[in-house]
Amino acid sequence: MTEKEKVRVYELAKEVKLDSRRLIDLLHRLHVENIKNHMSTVEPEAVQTVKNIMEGKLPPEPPTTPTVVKKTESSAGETAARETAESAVVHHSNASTTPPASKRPAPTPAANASAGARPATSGTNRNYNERRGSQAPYRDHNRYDAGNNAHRPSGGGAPNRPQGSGRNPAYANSGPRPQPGGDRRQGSQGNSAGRPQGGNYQRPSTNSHSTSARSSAPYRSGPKPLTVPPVPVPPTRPSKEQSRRGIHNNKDRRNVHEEIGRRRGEWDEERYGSKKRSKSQKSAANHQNETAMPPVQRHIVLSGSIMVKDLADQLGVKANELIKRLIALGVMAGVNQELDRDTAVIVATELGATVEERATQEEQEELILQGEDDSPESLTERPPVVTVMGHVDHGKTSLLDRIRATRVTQSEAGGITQHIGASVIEWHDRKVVFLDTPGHEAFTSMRARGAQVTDVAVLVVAANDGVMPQTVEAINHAKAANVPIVVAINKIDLPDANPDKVRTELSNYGLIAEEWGGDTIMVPVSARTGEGIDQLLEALILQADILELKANSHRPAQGTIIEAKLDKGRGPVATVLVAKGLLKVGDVFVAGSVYGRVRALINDRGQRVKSAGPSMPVEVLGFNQLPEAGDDFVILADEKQAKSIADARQERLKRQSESAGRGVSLDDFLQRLKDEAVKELNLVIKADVHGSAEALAQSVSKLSNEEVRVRVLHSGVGTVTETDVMLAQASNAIIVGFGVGVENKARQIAEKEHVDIRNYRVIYDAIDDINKSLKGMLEPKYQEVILGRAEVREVFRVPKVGAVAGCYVTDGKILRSGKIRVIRDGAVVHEGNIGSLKRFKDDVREVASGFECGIGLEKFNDIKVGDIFEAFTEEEVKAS
Ligand SMILES: Nc1nc2c(ncn2[C@@H]2O[C@H](COP(=O)(O)OP(=O)(O)OP(=O)(O)O)[C@@H](O)[C@H]2O)c(=O)[nH]1
Repeated sequence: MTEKEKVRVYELAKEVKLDSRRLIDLLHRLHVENIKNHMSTVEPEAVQTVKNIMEGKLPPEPPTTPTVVKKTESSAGETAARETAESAVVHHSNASTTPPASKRPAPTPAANASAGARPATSGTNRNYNERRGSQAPYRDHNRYDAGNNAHRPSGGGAPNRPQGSGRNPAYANSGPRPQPGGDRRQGSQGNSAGRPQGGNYQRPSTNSHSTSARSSAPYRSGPKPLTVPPVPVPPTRPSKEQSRRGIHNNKDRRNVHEEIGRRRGEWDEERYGSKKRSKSQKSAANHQNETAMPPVQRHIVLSGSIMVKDLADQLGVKANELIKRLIALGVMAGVNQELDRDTAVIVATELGATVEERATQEEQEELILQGEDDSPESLTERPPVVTVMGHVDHGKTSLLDRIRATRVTQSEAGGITQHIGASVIEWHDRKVVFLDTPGHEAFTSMRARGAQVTDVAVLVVAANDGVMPQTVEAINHAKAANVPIVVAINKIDLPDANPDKVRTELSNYGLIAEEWGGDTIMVPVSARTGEGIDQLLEALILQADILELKANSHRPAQGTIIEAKLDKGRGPVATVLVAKGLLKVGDVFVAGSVYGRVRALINDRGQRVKSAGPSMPVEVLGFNQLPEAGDDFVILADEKQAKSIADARQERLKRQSESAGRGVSLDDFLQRLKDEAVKELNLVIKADVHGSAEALAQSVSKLSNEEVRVRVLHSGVGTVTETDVMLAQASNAIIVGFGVGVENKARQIAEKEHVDIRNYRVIYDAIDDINKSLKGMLEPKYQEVILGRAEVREVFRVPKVGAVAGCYVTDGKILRSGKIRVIRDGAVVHEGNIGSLKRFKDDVREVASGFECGIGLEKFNDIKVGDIFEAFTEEEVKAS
């Protein structure tokens, strides 16, 4: 190491034979910025100052601080260092005219560069802080940190950084990387730990067909392995050149060590005598072993995430050493915890290893799933896939009904469309595929997905109501998905219909009607009378022609799961929208983390078909398990391969969720600490279909407020089971069932364990109720139940007891555990608990209608003949 090089705290500590913590303390006292832990880098200036201090070449003692001079003379070693540092600081604050570091302007890059080339200041007469004031080398650190992680500039500024790499320095020494084909998407999604931007590495796309830009597939969206939070990434490991220099400098280091060791020995002997010295030397040596690890001289291969213990094995270091290093990087990880590839690369490089990144099994699978690209000649026209979107009650379902000439609305619970179904209509020999997207806000996520798989969006706006919040939302979804919008101005049969008002309002959102010189087709229609429906279909065909929608219908099929449900008789059933290729009975497929062989295909009219081509929605039977809405669906040649890919995806999912359950990053940890005061409403959601479960989960999560946070622990499809109840019981959760039953056993356990199961038929009711219970979490709601009435016919005054009413129960019953409302001349004069309930002289629990009894009231003696006692109880309100 030369004097001008930056070193890590632990390296410097080792060199000057000082405990790292003490060195950090010293550096803090010297006001050296950005010293956070033993991994922090120390600028050459500070290195030199520390060395000077440790070697006794102390900065000049200020004449005004004789005590310090005296102390310095009488002590040595660490004490000397600390006190000298103090003196330097005191001196600076007393005498220096330099403004504080925070007020000084940051140096220019040129100044930074020159800082490295400045002559060594050791032994000069200038004190450390004055040097900082004039040259501010430590401001470089700020600049360095501010630009850390992936976006750190590649050149200039930091002398140790490799120049011009354009990549995160942590990758600078990584080995060769796979260079996936240029047609694949830049793999930036889910890449949180500083994947270099603008570098030449492209992670293979996780999506396997072009139309599905969704991210909801489980193997993509599951909890991620640990990543490095945005804390300063330490600089790169030294270059070969620097390493060579490092070897040379070790000699110097040894000399310095010997010298300081010798001096320290003298100092210690002076202070403690020889026995004490050997003890302190031992402990210093131990500590050095703890904090300073020799660099790892290994070349490791990383493909994807890796367990901490496995990485430690590969690196040949102890797991706890690795964990310490990770903590220094701000990652709290246990031995069995999974680290994402980026974090693993950073920490491994940090430890001195060279890292070679290889395509993960996942990435290789994605390549297989992606299949061959289609040549332009293989493409033929395909029907447009259309999604109908719009505000609630603006007539989406009615419009679709009219188009399909069927009526769906009547069979829907609460009159709200609840699934994504799909249907194909034929108009003048042209096919158009409609996805039924639900209108309620609760289905935002499904609608968003609908927009992603569709070619054209029909935006339904009621002519009498105009643009409403969900109209705007729909516009945004379509725009985000780059899907052209055709507007259907509906309900024009109504007397208060005002299509021009709708056109005006839509223009505020960038949709200008064609007839007004814009490029948005707007068709006035009436789902009720059928007026304008032909024009709307014509407009859709026109739009499809403009888009030149084409696909290869002779390749193995690829598509998207748009809905999935468990059917009692048929097992897992899913609707697949074929994006390209021909899907045939007998085909082997992977869908998300499940697989299967197509047993049967059923079209939108319920007919069995042998195959389905591009744009066709078709119900598929033959899944080994239930896939998830939004999953990709890909035909493979071989069942073994399909199984292995599905299994691998499932395994990854499992690992990810286990890993997520066990540990947290430092940021999460701190957040948790902060959030201790926040109440949580935990929910387990079960619904009849995936779309509903997902939509409900998303909607309720949005209900979180400052006081209560809604956490969906689990959401799934099917009956509420024993496992759901156990999960809810273990985590104080409420179970929300949507259109599903409850297993008998589950119900029994729920009753026993007081697990609340709420069932709903209409999603809006579920959201409304949860919202209400959020507000009511602090005080549960009760409902009054009237039990019966009694007439006071006589009043007895009993010494030490008070008034007792001789009553006759006129209707219902009086319960000892109930409450009494005293009604006199039609007004309530008292409400409270029963103090005693007797039949003759016996205490009883209840008295039925037609019997006489004695009733004493707690804290109320003003009973009068003729009063009516109304008995009631309060029961906690539960949703049915
Ligand atoms: N007068 C008139 N009423 C209509 C028309 N279209 C729909 N409606 C009525 O508007 C109401 C809502 O229609 P839906 O088709 O259920 O609306 P939606 O947008 O699908 O509603 P959600 O599924 O709840 O989002 C129903 O009472 C329909 O009869 C129309 O063109 N004219």
